Amino acid sequence: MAALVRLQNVTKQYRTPNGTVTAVDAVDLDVEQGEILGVIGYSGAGKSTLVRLINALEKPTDGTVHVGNDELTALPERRVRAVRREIGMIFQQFNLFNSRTVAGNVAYPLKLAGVGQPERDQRVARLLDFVGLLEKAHSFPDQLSGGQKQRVGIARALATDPKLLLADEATSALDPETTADVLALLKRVNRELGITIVVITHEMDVIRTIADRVAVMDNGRIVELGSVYDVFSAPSTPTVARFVATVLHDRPSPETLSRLRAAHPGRLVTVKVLDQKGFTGLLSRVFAEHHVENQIVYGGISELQERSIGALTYELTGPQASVDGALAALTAQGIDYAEERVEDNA
Ligand SMILES: Nc1ncnc2c1ncn2[C@@H]1O[C@H](COP(=O)(O)OP(=O)(O)OP(=O)(O)O)[C@@H](O)[C@H]1O
Repeated sequence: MAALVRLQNVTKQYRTPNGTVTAVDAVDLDVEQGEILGVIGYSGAGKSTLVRLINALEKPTDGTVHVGNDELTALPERRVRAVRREIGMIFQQFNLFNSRTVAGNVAYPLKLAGVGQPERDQRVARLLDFVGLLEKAHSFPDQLSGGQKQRVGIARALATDPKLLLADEATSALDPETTADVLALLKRVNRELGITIVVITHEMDVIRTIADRVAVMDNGRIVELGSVYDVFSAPSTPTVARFVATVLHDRPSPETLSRLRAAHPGRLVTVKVLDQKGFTGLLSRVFAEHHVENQIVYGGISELQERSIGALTYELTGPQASVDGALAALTAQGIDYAEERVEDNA
């Protein structure tokens, strides 16, 4: 796959009265043509700055940003505006004109681009139909729900046929159900219209629902980049592990473990779920062969990119040697587990 956006060694610093802030720090990143790339990080990690570097609202202090074949810092302002027209943006607060109708909002970028009335009307109708809001064409933003406003935002962002859509916390102001609808729409934008999307978020659930790949930002740097499944299943930094724990079952927290410990006298072992058929059946057989009683006391299995992922905490009861034998058998089968001891976690 070819890269649509390429950041090479990009640094962005701001001078403030309190000194220099490095918002983006030596970032290398390719956004591949046709993908949905999620960028996740805590507040202040540098995500919004990254977006503003991609759409040339900011110039890097160091490094280069390519969109297609164009290197943004080398282009005259007139050409930068042309590149910007190929990039759609949607925002957390929707940024609609309240004085214009829904149709008027979607038509606005077409007007700016000099598209004449009959074609404009046709395109607006087609876009509103795509986002499911044709019957609201003559309503005003105030008369719409948050989810509907974001649909208008999406229709407007698509008006000039962009190659790339940047979504900056686009669902952060929406409730979970509406978030799911908007994310489903963004997925259609990607799959049906072939538009590359960069989704900026602080919510792992958004990444899990929509992204093909994820970049994790921390302190201006990209600390992890890979397929959503790979990053979720084997987080290699504490920041990533904390994000993953918000949406997937992982080892029990110290508080949960204390509660489990109080209720379950047997040995507590958390097994990492592998994406293979009959995985839990395999575990049951291993335990049975070693005459170890087992029950799941915590955890769960989720689906991610059509593969299983998660963790199951078992209470194992039986003679020490039998439990040790069963655990050795798990290791021999390549199954990853961790024994939960309250003192480990304290
Ligand atoms: N124009 C600016 N002037 C000075 N500092 C800035 C400016 N823009 C961003 N920063 C600083 O750069 C760092 C990264 O900010 P940025 O907004 O990119 O992070 P973010 O991950 O998008 O966070 P949030 O989700 O809170 O917006 C922060 O420390 C921020 O204070």
